[in-house]
Amino acid sequence: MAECSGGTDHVLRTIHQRVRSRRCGSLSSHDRSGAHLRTVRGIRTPVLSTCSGVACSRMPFAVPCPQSARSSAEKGIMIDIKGLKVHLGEFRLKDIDLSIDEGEFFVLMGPTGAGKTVLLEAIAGLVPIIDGSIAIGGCDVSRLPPEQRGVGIMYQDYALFPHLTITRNITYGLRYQKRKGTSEKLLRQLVDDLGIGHLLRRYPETLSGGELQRVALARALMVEPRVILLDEPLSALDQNFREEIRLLLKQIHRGSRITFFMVTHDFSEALTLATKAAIMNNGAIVQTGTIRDIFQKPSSSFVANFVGMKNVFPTEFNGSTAIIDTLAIEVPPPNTNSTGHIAIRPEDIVISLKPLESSMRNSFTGIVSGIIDQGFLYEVHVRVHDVVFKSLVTKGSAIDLELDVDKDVYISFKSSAVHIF
Ligand SMILES: Nc1ncnc2c1ncn2[C@@H]1O[C@H](COP(=O)(O)OP(=O)(O)OP(=O)(O)O)[C@@H](O)[C@H]1O
Repeated sequence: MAECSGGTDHVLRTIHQRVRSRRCGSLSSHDRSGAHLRTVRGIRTPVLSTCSGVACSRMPFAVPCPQSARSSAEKGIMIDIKGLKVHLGEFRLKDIDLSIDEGEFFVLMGPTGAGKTVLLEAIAGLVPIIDGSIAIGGCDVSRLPPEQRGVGIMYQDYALFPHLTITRNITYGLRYQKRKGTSEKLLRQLVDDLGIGHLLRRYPETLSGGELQRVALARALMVEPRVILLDEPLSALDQNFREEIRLLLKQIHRGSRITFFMVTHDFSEALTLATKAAIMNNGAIVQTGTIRDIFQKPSSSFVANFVGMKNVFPTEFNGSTAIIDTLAIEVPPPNTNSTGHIAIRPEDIVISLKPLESSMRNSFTGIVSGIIDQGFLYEVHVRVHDVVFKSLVTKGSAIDLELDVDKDVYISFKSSAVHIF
């Protein structure tokens, strides 16, 4: 990683300065030679191309920037999606509304088949939309071909051309641009900063996963995008490379004003990289907010379960008390709901053999009803009357406590660990 630090900041500042004055995309809906088409959602589409490299505001848009989009750009919004509908076979992307600020690192999460990739591809212009609008940098790009949208895209499987050298892969998106001098300078900088100089004459099949990922990143940055779309960029890498590329993405984001939109299944990736997030389910966005809010204040039992709250219970409230079955659980004030749900993260529930002398307001006796091995941790199920609580315990603690099924234990948690929705 040493070769990436410092210099990356420099090149990305350069990119940002250029991006401010020039707008450019990286995807093409057509390919003159017809040689490099790829099937995306049943549509024959080349992986990478480029626009003419002129400023968005100066682009000869087929659809002019609407006033509403311009005002959103003035508010610093880079991606502005309104009422977006996409139909693909039986699948429906339903009335998507989403605003992402310029320079944001935004993650999109959700279960498999939720529609995350379809949404990413709708932003890129790779799937046709039925209704709604997508504005990028204040310009309605809904009807624009991919190459005029100012986005770079990096796929999970890198999507490099096997028959092209690494140099030609990186510069593929510049085919229609006439800025040879500056491109060569940018290429040199990217190659230096990403530490891929020794790979330039080689072909993708001879590269490791981490090297391929760096090349894919260079290719996405080479077209000086305003927005980078990343579809699970780290999922194919092993743990070491994953950390390395994660750090690299963080540096790139910090050193530029590029807006990152990343699809991921990995919570630790989301927590380390992103500031804002959305959760999708069944073709709809079910919650958006800061990463902290998504993980700590889920707005529905679906999101609570999805982000691993584990302890999600329907409840009736009596002021700051939640009644579950016969249990009275103290919740944080003020609470004005009469019914709803509470959720508690398993790591916030402490198991002990004696009552804890602490400020934790909720403490109950129960019986261990199950112990599930989760690698470094055990998920321990404790039944309190008819309610089963799930707690995460390190293996060392489990041994110290001599935890076993049917053992009597105490569980304790703070009222502030109880989330209400
Ligand atoms: N061209 C297509 N025709 C019909 N259905 C499609 C097409 N492309 C995608 N789908 C369907 O759309 C749904 C959403 O797919 P998508 O790839 O966006 O899911 P995802 O949330 O990214 O899932 P994963 O996390 O598994 O990648 C899936 O049910 C998929 O089968």
